[in-house]
Amino acid sequence: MSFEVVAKSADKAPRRACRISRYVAVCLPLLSEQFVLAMPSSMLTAIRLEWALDDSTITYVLAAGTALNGVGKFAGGVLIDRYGARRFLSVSMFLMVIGAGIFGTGLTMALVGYVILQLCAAGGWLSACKLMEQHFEPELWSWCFAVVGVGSRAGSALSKLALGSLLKVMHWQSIAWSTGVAMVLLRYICLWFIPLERMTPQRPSQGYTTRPWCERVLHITCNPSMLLYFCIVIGCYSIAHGAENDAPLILQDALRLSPADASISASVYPAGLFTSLLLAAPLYSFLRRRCAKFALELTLQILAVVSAFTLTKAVSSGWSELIAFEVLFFLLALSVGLTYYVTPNMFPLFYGDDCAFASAMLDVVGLSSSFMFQMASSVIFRSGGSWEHVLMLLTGLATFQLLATSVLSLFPRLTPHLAFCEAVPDEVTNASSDPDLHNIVETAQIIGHKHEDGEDRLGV
Ligand SMILES: N[C@@H](Cc1c[nH]cn1)C(=O)NCC(=O)O
Repeated sequence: MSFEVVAKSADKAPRRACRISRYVAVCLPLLSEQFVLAMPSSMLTAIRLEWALDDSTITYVLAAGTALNGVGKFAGGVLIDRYGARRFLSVSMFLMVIGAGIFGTGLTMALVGYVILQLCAAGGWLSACKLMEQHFEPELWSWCFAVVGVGSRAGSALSKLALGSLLKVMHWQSIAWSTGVAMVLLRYICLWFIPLERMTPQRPSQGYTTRPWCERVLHITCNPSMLLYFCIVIGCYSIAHGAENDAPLILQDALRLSPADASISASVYPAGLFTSLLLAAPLYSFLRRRCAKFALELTLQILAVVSAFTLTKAVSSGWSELIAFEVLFFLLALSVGLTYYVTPNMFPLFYGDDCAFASAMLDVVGLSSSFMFQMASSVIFRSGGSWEHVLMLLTGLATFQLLATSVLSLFPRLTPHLAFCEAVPDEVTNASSDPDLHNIVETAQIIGHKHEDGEDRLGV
């Protein structure tokens, strides 16, 4: 082996390590936050027994948690754009250590700890968005979202499994304190991985960071692309959250399963989401052409409509085969995973300096719609409806998401963040993996867009 070859491969190793550490930096904060955030719900069975809480109190506390998470999203978006993800995470993860500690003190203080955890954990996803925008080229954003999704799922699954098992040998308060101690360590590791300098050229800010917040909100939301992405997240968040919550109940009612059997069988749904992150998301990133990406996304969304519709039929016609329900829930999760974790989330990154706030807006719309879906389900049941009607609503939402995506696919100007798919000639991207060359091409595209659209690329 010549000296040059040895020198080249020696040179590749640190570059590979650097690339891996960038992915760790993006996904580890959300993984850590999901781990700590899932702790209160893992402790719920023990707390309910100790304080004799009734189900409606628990439902109210959980709903309040979702609302607090929404408030945290807005605050997180503003603070991350202003001070950066690193500084934000440094403070918010420290506050989560305190939140977990206070949660472990018991009684009313547990509620204070819960509020702190919900508010601070809201920034994990937004920090990931900010870090992606600053440290990855747009071509890699879909990979990153897949990695972040895997991290998020792994964090909450690990928490439920590990902390839930610890309940057999430890009191829930000691577990809460231990989670706080784990967070000290995780905070240190996260901050160690997050790069200090941005690694991609600065995307031109939409220039609104210093303007009044209502003007920023209008600027970010009132454009055709964002409005269509709002329609998409209304559909996919409701399906992703609604089906996950309802799957054990539907299985229990349709097949007369015991609570334990129903929860075990319903684990096929998170498994489907995970499979989607491992298969559909990498395939989406691998596809180079805009039309191929949309073809995959639309195919999966058609599959979501078909699975939701068949589930409705299965419930209304009284199917009794567990395997049929398992396959349908798996397909529904598999088909919704790409849209829930990847595709709409790439658009807010195009706002450059305002990207965390724009991501927060998208997330709040998605979370609110899944909250509304849960409310609508309870109204359906109170007015004499059944699972069949809830699943019909779910089918309608899947169709709504499919229509909005079809409109986006028809107008390339509505998806400026995918411009690299069409505008970068294959020879250029094939010839070199040199990030500098990519940056030059990308800057040229940005200038091209500016030239076409006037100063504001989103046409507002
Ligand atoms: N708040 C959400 C953000 C999001 C967007 N798309 C998917 N998730 C979040 O962080 N969720 C974590 C999760 O695993 O669902």
